[in-house]
Amino acid sequence: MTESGPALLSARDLHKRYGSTPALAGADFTISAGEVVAVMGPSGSGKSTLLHCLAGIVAPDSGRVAYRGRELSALSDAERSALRREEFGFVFQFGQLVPELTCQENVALPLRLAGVPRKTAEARAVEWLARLEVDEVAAKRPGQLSGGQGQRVAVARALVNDPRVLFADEPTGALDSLNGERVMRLLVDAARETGTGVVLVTHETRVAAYSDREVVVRDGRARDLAGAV
Ligand SMILES: Nc1ncnc2c1ncn2[C@@H]1O[C@H](COP(=O)(O)OP(=O)(O)OP(=O)(O)O)[C@@H](O)[C@H]1O
Repeated sequence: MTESGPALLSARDLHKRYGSTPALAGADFTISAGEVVAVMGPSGSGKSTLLHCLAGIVAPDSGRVAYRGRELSALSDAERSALRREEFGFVFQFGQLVPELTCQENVALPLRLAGVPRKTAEARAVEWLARLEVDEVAAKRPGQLSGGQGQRVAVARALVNDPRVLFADEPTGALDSLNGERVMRLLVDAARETGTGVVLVTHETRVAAYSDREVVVRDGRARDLAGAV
């Protein structure tokens, strides 16, 4: 590690099986504040499983995940949920917006769940929609958006409560390359401004090019190309 101090999030020797299928077989990972790390590798190699273990969504069979020095397995379910809600943000390939809510309400939702008053939450949502260059869709519902607009709204929602780690699993996988690049640029710029660490799962080298560092997962093992692990 560098002099920036202990890792924001780190994993050591993770193993995870689904029945007889080994999804992770000794994976290591580390990310510092403000860093964008691309997790690459072939289909089925264990990238999403690694992300889910890092985010405390899936418990590894063995190995440890530590967030700011605290082991996730030592936390209660309620503490892990609070961590995900308050410190982590998530962007997936599709389907994460609530269809019944407007885009502004979708982006305001994490703040409302954290107890922020409605007016403040809605004002911050509008700011984030503008930052992602989609303020014109504030009053629309997700079903009325293009794919690129929807992903930008999803990125705004993931970043609105100032998470320390953003987990993005193929965030541009459903977009054409031009829209994908715009979403990536906006996502990375916003994360760098706020010092958010980004765990970016992708199989596209063009998307990984936005990262500071690449980690390759093969057969459930993660290898850091910079040799930092
Ligand atoms: N919930 C599950 N139940 C059973 N098997 C699973 C489950 N999740 C993942 N697997 C298996 O674990 C292995 C790793 O899957 P994972 O989704 O982590 O890979 P990936 O690298 O993200 O793949 P892709 O790029 O195709 O999304 C695969 O063989 C997959 O079929």
